[in-house]
Amino acid sequence: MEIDEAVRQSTDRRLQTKYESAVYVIQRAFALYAFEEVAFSFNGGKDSTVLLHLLRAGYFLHKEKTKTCNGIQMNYKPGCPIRTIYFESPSAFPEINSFTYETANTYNLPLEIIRLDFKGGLEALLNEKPIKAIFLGTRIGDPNAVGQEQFSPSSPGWPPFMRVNPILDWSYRDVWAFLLTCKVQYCSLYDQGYTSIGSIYDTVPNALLSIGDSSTIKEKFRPAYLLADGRLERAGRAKRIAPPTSIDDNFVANGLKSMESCLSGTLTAAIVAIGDEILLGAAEEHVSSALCRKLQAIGWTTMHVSVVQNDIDAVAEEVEHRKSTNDMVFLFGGVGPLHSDVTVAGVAKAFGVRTAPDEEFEEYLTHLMGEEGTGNRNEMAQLPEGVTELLHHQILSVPLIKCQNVIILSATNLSELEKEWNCLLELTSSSGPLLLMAPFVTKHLSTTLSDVKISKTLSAFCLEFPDLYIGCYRKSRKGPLIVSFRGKDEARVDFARQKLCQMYGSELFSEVNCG
Ligand SMILES: Cc1cc2nc3c(=O)[nH]c(=O)nc-3n(C[C@H](O)[C@H](O)[C@H](O)COP(=O)(O)O)c2cc1C
Ligand SMILES: Nc1ncnc2c1ncn2[C@@H]1O[C@H](COP(=O)(O)OP(=O)(O)OP(=O)(O)O)[C@@H](O)[C@H]1O
Ligand SMILES: [Mg+2]
Repeated sequence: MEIDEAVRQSTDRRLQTKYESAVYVIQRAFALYAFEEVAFSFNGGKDSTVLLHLLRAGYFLHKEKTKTCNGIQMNYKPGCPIRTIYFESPSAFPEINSFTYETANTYNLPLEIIRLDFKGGLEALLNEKPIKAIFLGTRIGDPNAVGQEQFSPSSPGWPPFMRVNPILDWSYRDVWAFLLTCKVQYCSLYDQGYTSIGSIYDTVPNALLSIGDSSTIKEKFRPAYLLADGRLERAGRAKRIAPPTSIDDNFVANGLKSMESCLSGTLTAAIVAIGDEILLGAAEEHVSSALCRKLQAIGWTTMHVSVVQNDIDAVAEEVEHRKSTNDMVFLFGGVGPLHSDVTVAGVAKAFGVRTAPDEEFEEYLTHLMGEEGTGNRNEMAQLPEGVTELLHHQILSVPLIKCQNVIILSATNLSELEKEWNCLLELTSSSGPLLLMAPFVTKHLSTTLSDVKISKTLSAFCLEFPDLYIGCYRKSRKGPLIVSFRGKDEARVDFARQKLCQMYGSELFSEVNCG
């Protein structure tokens, strides 16, 4: 079988792995459902073209296996005469229509053309014929792929069938590696710069493939397989769902909490350390207090610091709660390839999404560790699907992971924290992840006055200075007592501090530096 041979003879290990798992899914489907009960949803697009050839290979391998299992020579015609459905719309590109018809003809696919919308068309089809499973060329990154698995029942409200998605975990690059390795025909639009094809009204060539200047009468484009960054595959689709890019978008995406906080001038953070060793008392944790000081310096208020176990559910529960009550959550610990490194999986669970391979992140890891360390299936490159943004900085060997308002730091000590924090700040200056606020001014007074003597006055101060935080702590039971005044307006901080000194006598107070 020429497809199987082409992939096996190539030197692309990654493609071979993707191919093997896709044809495995296809063979499982052929084993689970009768051939008359399955259909192939084909629209002439690149993903469904990949799927067509995988189905041909998978069907061939399935037949070979059945032949070997039964020990009898089965006489079947080569090819895969699977029921093929095409939802043809008046707004389809003529090139897509002709490629679909010609391909169906070349591979003897019994093509059924449906001129209804997807849902209505499927209802009519299932009423008439017993279809139990439909193969689709859906891939992670498609707007409709979130939450889907290789086998996913149709959504509530849709007629009942199983959606079979053999290439769900394929990247844009995998698709082109397959089509070019197998030297199969694909729709001519892809050679004219189209990278994802919808209707004639919402699809144009991808501007990232434009050659020369767009003012010329006929702008030229390079072929789709030359698009370097697969994440921009849908850049030629007018109705694309753009991920949040600017600070404003980020804050809208994070919910109203951030807007309210922005308006009232404070932004809040939670810090979550993940580590059994900290809870066992075996490792000391200094990162969170250093991070509190750093947040304070950019005008943020840390509302919560916690330590949780290396347990997916514990991380998920904590992150879910903290991300909904704070503007930003910082996590550290539990990041890496060890069995105890469950932080990323916990974050995915907190967002209710699964983890999916992130090709770009994988490239960084491979660059850092080499193929040896990462192999062709890298668990560390599995990131929360649909919510992840990578924060790059040239001095970091691997980008930081940001999932909406959750930032996963990889720092394990103070110098690593320093480096990552400085990168975050630099990225922030170019519309990055953190909003810099006016810093807090904090002044600390040490006094030998007893807590009993000063307590009523301080309570009254809290009422008189609602714009300031007034706190107290003792270094020992017998004193001295440290009183802190914290606010964004230095004059107000000074005024409150002086007023306290005047009330009891300046000689009883001395200014101290803390932290
Ligand atoms: C055979 C088939 C089955 C589908 N099943 C579902 C479904 O169960 N749930 C759903 O929300 N959309 C379903 N859709 C619609 C797709 O999610 C999606 O809207 C469609 O593939 C168009 O993608 P595009 O907007 O990228 O062109 C189905 C589409 C097809 C062709
Ligand atoms: N009009 C249609 N008729 C039949 N199947 C369709 C149709 N539109 C989408 N599909 C199914 O949904 C899958 C995903 O569609 P999508 O548009 O993302 O991929 P594609 O068309 O194969 O490639 P491209 O992303 O380049 O447009 C297709 O591979 C196909 O299985
Ligand atoms: Mg398409």
